[in-house]
Amino acid sequence: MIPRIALTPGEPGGIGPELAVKLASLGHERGNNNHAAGNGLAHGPAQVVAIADPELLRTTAAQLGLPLRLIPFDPAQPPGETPPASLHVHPISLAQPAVAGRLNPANAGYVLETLRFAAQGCLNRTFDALVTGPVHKGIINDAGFPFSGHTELFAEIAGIERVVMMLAAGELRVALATTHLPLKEVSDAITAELLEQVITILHRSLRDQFRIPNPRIGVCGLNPHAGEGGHLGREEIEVIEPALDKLRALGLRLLGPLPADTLFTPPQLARCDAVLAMYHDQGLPVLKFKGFGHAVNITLGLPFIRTSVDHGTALNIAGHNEADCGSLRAALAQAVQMAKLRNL
Ligand SMILES: NC(=O)c1ccc[n+]([C@@H]2O[C@H](COP(=O)([O-])OP(=O)(O)OC[C@H]3O[C@@H](n4cnc5c(N)ncnc54)[C@H](O)[C@@H]3O)[C@@H](O)[C@H]2O)c1
Ligand SMILES: N[C@H](C(=O)O)[C@H](O)COP(=O)(O)O
Repeated sequence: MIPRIALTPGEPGGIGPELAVKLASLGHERGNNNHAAGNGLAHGPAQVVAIADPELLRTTAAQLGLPLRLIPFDPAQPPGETPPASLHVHPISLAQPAVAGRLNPANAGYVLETLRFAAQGCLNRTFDALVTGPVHKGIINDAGFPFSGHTELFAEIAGIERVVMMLAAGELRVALATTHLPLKEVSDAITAELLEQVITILHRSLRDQFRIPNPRIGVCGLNPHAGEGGHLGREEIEVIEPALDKLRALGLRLLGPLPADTLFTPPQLARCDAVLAMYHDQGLPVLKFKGFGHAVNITLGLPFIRTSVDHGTALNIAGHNEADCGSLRAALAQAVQMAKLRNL
């Protein structure tokens, strides 16, 4: 079976369209004598369906001087491999032509439409997985659409109360208890119920999607030195430890809560299959320091497979032909691998 993967390039003024074209062109450079790498994949062939404005992709390819053939996507046909230097495409029109490096609130509705179409297509099994390029959260909000991230939007579309954001760079996997939340709201958000839900989703995903039979999860404290016995904060004693004890009683292998600056050291990481950070900037700087450019963002707990890049819209280099598609390539490879495992 050839997995059919939806690809949303994201913010049209950012590097997303360039990355999509570059991803297709990896197949052009490698594909002719290496069929398995036909569309730049490390894990074999796939049908890659860009959900985007075709004119934006054509213009971007022309500006980059890269070949690109756009093949109309027909969901009624069985998925055939996307050939090198090509993308299948489901067209959605921009409201206004995009300018590289410039945000335009008029196109925020377009971005959301591509995401909604792709997510619905995953829910109704038109697609086997979804790979997302970077969006600009600010401009979508400026345009009047409350939006804190793909993760939260897809949970809402799927009607799921709790999902988990995890980024992976090789063997380092970092999941987050809270995602796109102002720092001053984090402490109140960390409840025993939240931790139990998040850790359960993380445990199940590591076991079922990453085939780690009895995963060990390292859990960070919230406060410096995990609260120093209550002298530097009491969330560890009052919320985190009781939640971990409850889950341990169910057989989960949990380490912590440990001070984050201890847990993120090589000897402790070697004991863990994943680390749970309490908030975005406790975990992601470590992950991105190690893996920026080839790490993958994976949403756990959705009823469909969703992976994404480890970076943002990079407006400062959009249109300069400097964007590296390593993370998009890794996200696609991860999605293909997960889709194949699910379909075994
Ligand atoms: N997956 C996503 O949708 C996603 C992820 C992270 C950030 N964002 C959003 O992106 C916007 C900009 O965020 P930011 O400026 O903090 O981070 P950013 O990742 O866009 O840029 C940080 C730095 O990394 C560089 N960079 C990023 N990706 C690159 C690539 N593929 N190749 C070469 N250089 C690259 C940029 O040029 C910049 O110097 C924000 O709105 C943020 O919310 C979206
Ligand atoms: N938190 C992510 C990061 O820093 O890479 C990023 O903002 C993307 O999140 P979503 O996949 O939820 O949009």
